[in-house]
Amino acid sequence: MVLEYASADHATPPDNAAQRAVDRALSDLRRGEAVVITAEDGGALLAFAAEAVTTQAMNHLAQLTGNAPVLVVTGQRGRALGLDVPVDRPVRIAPPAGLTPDLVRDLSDPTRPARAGQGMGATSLPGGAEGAATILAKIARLLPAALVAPLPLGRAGVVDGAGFARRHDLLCVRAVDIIDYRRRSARSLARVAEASVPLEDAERTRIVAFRPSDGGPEHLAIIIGDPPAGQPVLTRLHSECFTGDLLGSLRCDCGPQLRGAIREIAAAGAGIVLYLAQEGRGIGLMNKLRAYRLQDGGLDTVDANTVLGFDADERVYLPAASMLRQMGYAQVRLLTNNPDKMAQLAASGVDVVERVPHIFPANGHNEAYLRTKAEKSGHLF
Ligand SMILES: Nc1nc2c(ncn2[C@@H]2O[C@H](COP(=O)(O)OP(=O)(O)OP(=O)(O)O)[C@@H](O)[C@H]2O)c(=O)[nH]1
Ligand SMILES: [Zn+2]
Repeated sequence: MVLEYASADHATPPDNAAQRAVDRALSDLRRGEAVVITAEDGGALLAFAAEAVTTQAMNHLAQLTGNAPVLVVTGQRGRALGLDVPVDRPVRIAPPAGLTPDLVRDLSDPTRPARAGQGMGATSLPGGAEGAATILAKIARLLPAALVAPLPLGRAGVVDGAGFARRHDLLCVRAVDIIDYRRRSARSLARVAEASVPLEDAERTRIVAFRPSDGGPEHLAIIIGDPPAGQPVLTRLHSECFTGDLLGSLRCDCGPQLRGAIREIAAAGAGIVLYLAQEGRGIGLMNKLRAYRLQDGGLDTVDANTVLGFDADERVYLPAASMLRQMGYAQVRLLTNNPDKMAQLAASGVDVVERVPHIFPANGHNEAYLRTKAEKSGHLF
């Protein structure tokens, strides 16, 4: 019997090919390599993570494209640089005197010496490949800023991003696929492993792991007892907090919230903790540490995110909704103080029938954090 294997080009549906391209581009960007980004408007550029900038990298971008690289940051970062720009659009920064690695670092990383954006040739952009470059940096859990250089016109007088990438052994990814990556990734989650793991506070516990088809970070469902499908399940959506969950950080309330949820669900008899790989409200641990540095300098937890160039909250709740649906749960009683979390979960198709307050006392270190969440993020304490 001859086994017919579909060729690699046909084995993966278009979604996966796009996801694979973005996932490979993420690791190239994190590795300090350039990536070609093409946009629907015909634009195409070479992008490089601003936080990895070196003189060699800047020269390489210029030599390959014949254009001087410029810096692209998010609108949030542009505002933090004192520019009067919309927060939801990328900003191109092209100082008349040109960019240096130090200037790129100072403009994109607020934990470095402050620079003003005035006089830096800043322009707000509609989005396109430049906006996608900052989103790619965000998904890569880097500072949301990129050095970019437009590609030269090809022989036919048009920009050929894919051809340019092939000639220079670079990855080429479409802006639209970058923008769609997180939604598609959530849609592709599948169970990959499961084990019973008796916990100190909940002996009858199983852990089910879900992985997206693009190989991105896994998310966990910690199932306590045997919650019956078809009725509201007591649920905690817990975003990963390495410092709080593992080290007992006093800067936040995550550690007590995680252990408290396990205890409360065990006392109720059954329920689920969804442990989501969304460290730092989705900005990643390195950037959360940078945010802590800014908070030590007087910013609150919301402003620290936006001064870094992120939104106050970068989390997406589609993975949580997908996991609940796959496990047969359509309705939840949600342990949370965060109305946005409830709204986003509901918007992702889960019926949040009740909010169960999940409040833990301040500890002498996290008062400002809890106060800001109440005053700026609508948390209900
Ligand atoms: N960017 C940033 N993230 C933080 C900070 N302190 C804690 N976090 C992150 O905030 C998230 C808290 O997640 P949760 O406790 O699930 O959610 P919540 O928004 O606090 O809402 P609740 O459901 O009421 O707890 C985790 O990802 C933490 O890593 C901070 O100062 N800055
Ligand atoms: Zn925390």
